[in-house]
Amino acid sequence: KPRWKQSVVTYRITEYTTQLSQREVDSTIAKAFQLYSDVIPVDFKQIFSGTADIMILFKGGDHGDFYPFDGPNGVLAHANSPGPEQGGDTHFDDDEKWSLSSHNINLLLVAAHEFGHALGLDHSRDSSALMYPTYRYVSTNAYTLPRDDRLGVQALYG
Ligand SMILES: CC(C)C[C@H](C(=O)NO)C(=O)N[C@@H](CC(N)=O)C(=O)NCc1cccc(N)c1
Ligand SMILES: [Zn+2]
Repeated sequence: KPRWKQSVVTYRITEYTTQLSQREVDSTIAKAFQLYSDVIPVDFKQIFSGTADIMILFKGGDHGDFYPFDGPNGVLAHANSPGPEQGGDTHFDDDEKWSLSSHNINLLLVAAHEFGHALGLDHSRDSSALMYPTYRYVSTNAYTLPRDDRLGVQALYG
């Protein structure tokens, strides 16, 4: 199973959504990565120029890969598994209504799910898992990785 070999993984947000402030997006993305760096010996560092391991963008429809997005709902985002070039790259469908709350689509939960893929996790059959295929809002106050996801990522990086 592919995984990052280095202990510091860089990321860069090249295109932002207009639905939240850049500060809100940066802090939510950082929080989503922190869920993983809290349980595995990998740190995540945001860079603001050049090529990062994980390139992140918000865009609707066609966005430069072979998997154009599909408008509101349906596919919310996708991420490549670890590796060179497009490995780890994470795309958010900007036709979704992104939020920091329980209304519409909560960015923290979707970002945390996508970064699971970007770290090498597949979907889980455990309905309480973050890596369960379908989105379901849960409170994000003091949110930590559900057990299934923590065990999965620790098996890869522990
Ligand atoms: C075949 C994949 C490209 C589907 C895509 C996905 O799994 N991305 O990681 C996706 O956006 N799936 C939707 C399925 C859906 N519309 O219910 C989803 O909610 N995935 C993200 C997600 C976010 C947070 C929690 C969970 N469990 C799932
Ligand atoms: Zn997924």
